[in-house]
Amino acid sequence: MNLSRRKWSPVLFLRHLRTMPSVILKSKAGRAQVKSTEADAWGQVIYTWTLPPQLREKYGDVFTIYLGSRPTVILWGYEAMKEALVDQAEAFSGRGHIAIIDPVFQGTGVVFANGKSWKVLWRFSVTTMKDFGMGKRSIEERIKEEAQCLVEELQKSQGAYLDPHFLFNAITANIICSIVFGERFNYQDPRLLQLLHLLNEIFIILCSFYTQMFEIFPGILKHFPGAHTHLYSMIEEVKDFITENMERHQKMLDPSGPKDFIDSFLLHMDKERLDPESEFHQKNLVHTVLSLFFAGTETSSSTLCFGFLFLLKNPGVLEKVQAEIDRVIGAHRLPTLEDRAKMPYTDAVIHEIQRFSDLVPVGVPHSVIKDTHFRGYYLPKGITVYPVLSSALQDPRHFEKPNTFYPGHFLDAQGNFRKPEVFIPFSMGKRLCLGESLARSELFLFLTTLLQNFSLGSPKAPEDIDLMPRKNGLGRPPPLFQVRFLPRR
Ligand code: HEM
Repeated sequence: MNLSRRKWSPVLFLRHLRTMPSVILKSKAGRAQVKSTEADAWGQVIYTWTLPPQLREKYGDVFTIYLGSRPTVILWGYEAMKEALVDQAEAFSGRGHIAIIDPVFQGTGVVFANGKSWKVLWRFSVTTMKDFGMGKRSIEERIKEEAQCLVEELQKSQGAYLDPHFLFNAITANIICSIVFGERFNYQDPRLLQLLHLLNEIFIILCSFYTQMFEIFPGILKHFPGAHTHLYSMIEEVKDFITENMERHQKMLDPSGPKDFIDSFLLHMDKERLDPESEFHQKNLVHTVLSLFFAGTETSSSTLCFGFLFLLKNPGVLEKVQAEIDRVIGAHRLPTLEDRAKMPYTDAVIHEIQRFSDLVPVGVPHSVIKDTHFRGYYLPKGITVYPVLSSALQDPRHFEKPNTFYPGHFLDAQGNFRKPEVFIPFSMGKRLCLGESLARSELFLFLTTLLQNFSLGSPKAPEDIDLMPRKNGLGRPPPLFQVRFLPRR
C-alpha cells in the first residue's frame, strides 16, 4: 500500500515498550521516518486493522502502538496470548475501550462492564442462558426448530438464487430472541426485519474504517456529524425495541415462573430493589440484552455465510460432508448434537470454516485491571490490550496451509478429529466468548440440517467465487453472494 496516495495525515507512534517512541509515521510521502516496508505495514494497520507479521518479526510478540495519543498493547501469537489471558487471567480480565461505542454502553452490559458489575452480569447471563436451555425446550431443541423453519422457507424459494445473509441473520437473531424474549419471529415479521436491518448496519459500521479512525481521533470526530451519528440513532432504535419488550414483560411478570432471560433479570431487580449497589437495574438489563444481540447474531450468521461460500468454492469438501451426513444421520431424522462425535470430517470442516473466516481478527480489546508485570514489561492499570486472534489462527507453525481452506488442519492421519490448542476464534481466559457453546451448536445443527436437505448451486464457477470480506476491521463481514438451495430428495 502506498501511503503517499492518501490525502489525510494521521500520525502514529510505535514504540517498543522498553524504549522511547522509535517510529513516527505520517501518510505524506517523504515524511514517514521508517523504511518503506514498515510504511506498508503501518498502512495495513491503519486501513485494514490487520497487523502484518513484519511487525512481530521486528518488535517481538508484545509491543505497543499508539492509537492517536492512547497507548495500546498488542499480543501476537498463541503463546503471548495464553501467558496473558490464561496464566495471568485475573490481571488481563478487564474490557478495553472501543472509542466509538464507549458512549453507548458507558461500562454497562455484560460485554463492556468491568469489575464486580461484569462478574455479576457474567454469572447471571451464563446461568440464565443455561436455565432456558435446560427447561422444557433446550437450546438444542430451539435450534432444531429454527433449522426446520429455515428448511421450509428455503423450500419455498424453489431453487431460485438468493442472498442467504438475511435468512442466516434471522435464524441466529431468533435464537437470541427466544432466549431473551421467550419468542421467535416469522421471517416476514416487520419487527424482525427492522431489527435485522439495524443489527446489520451497526455491524458493518463497527467493522469499517470509520471505527478505526474514531479510535485514533475520538476527541475530534465526535464533534462532527459522521457514521457515529447514524450508528447512535440506530442503536437507540434497537434499545427502544428491547425496552418496549421489557415493559411488556414487567406487566405480565409471574414471580413463580420466569419464562425467559428478561423475566429472570426483572425478578432479580425486584429482589434487590432496596440495595443501592445492586447491578440488577434497567440500564444493565437493556445493555446486556443489547450486548447479546451484538455479540450473538452477526457473528454466527457471518460464519455460516462464510461456510457456504467456502463449500461452494470447494465442491469436493461439500461432497464429503454430505456423504458423511447421509452415512451417519441419513435422510429421515433431524441432526442432533450427539451426531457430532461421529462426524469427524464435518466437525473438521466447521472448525476450518471458523479458522479461515477469521471473523474477529484482533479480538475484542481487553485491559489490565491492575498494574501488571508481563514478560519483563510494565503495563499500567487500565492500558488497552489487543489479543490478535488471527496470529494464532493463521500461524504456519500449527497450520500447514494457513492461507488455504483445508479441513485437514483438524484431522489426524487416521481421519480422526483433532483440535490444535491454537484454535481460539472465541478467545481465551476469563473473557472467553460467553456464547461459545451456543455458537458451536448453531453452526453444527444449521449446517448439517441444510446440507441434509439441499444441494447447493452457485451462479459462479468455483474459481470465480470471491472470498474477500466486505470490511476488515474489528470484524470481517463476508462478501455478498448468491446461492440456490435445491431439494436433494
Ligand atoms: C461464531 C460465533 C462467535 C464468535 C466467533 C465469537 C467470538 C467472540 C470473541 C472473540 C469474543 C471476545 C472475547 C474476549 O474478550 O477475549 C466474544 C465475546 C463475547 N461473546 Fe462471542 N462469539 C460468537 C458467538 C456468540 C454468541 C452466539 C453469543 C451469544 C450469547 C456470544 C456472546 C458473547 C459475549 C456476551 C461476549 C462478551 C464476554 C465478556 O465480555 O465477558 N458470542 N465472542
